[in-house]
Amino acid sequence: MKTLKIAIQKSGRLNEKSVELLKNCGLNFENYKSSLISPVSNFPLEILFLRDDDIPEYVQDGIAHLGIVGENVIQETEVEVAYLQKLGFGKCSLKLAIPNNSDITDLSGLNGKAIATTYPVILNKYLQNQGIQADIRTISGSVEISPGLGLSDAICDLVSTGGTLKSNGLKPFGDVMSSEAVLIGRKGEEDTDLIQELIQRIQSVLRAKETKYVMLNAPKDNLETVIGLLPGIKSPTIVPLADEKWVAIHTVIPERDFWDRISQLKQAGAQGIVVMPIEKIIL
Ligand SMILES: Nc1ncnc2c1ncn2[C@@H]1O[C@H](COP(=O)(O)OP(=O)(O)OP(=O)(O)O)[C@@H](O)[C@H]1O
Ligand SMILES: O=P(O)(O)OC[C@H]1O[C@H](OP(=O)(O)OP(=O)(O)O)[C@H](O)[C@@H]1O
Ligand SMILES: [Mg+2]
Repeated sequence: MKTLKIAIQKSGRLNEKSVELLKNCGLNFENYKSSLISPVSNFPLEILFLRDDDIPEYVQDGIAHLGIVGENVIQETEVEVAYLQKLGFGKCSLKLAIPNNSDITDLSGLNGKAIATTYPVILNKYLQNQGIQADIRTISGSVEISPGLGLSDAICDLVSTGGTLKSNGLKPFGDVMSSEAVLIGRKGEEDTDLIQELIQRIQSVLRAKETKYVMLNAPKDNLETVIGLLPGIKSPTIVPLADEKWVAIHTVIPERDFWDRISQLKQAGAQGIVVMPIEKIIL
């Protein structure tokens, strides 16, 4: 394999974040709206810009070695691909929803009803598992207006904030699946050197995103408590200060623990806490 090909969405919800992720991996490429393929100047990689629906099949068939696409699209296209890395963006749920004034009260109320969706394969499997027999109406978009137009009794569509459901007089009724953008590859090709190199770059960017670099001053007489709150990657760096009663500590903190840790550190006597974003973490 001399040049890798990665397929990403040409425009839409995942385009910007996919481009940003690849650029943060240090890859140089042009991102013209009109270009469908873009060579990377400093890595043996070409970027293919596609409709997201086509990405899983391109990867399954080996036209692209890698792809970035929502899990919902992979499930819907029923392809055989390797899930290489969850990417932490494009988070949404595929949900059933019904009109606010619907008389349907539980799942069995969907028996014999019409459900509009752009995800007939996933919905069909879900309904079969639940033992529900409904009439699935496949449409290609604007699913949320179909009950108002009298085309369906319920819908099954992607939801993140719930704003689209709300503004169309609908309420969520059940979760079918949750989804986020993932990096996929062709089955059996995951161990190729170039693919591993790219996965490692992506993971170093994702790790950095979840973590903050923190510098602070701590009183020596409470150092153990402060260090106990700061595990770091191996252990925190401790630097002496001109004032012998104090030291400076440099370390990293997971974003999810951040505010808890900061207030605990302050209680333990830490001062002058400086927090910085991290670009990459290579283990
Ligand atoms: N509201 C949302 N919030 C977060 N992620 C979403 C949301 N809606 C969709 N997604 C995710 O982003 C993916 C792309 O959504 P988008 O609406 O751009 O698809 P599309 O209209 O089918 O695009 P394309 O033109 O490429 O076919 C979805 O498959 C899903 O994984
Ligand atoms: O819960 P919300 O935050 O309101 O998001 C949900 C909406 O987002 C997606 O559509 P999108 O806006 O991507 O447009 P599309 O239907 O043209 O793809 C999805 O199909 C919903 O309509
Ligand atoms: Mg699409």
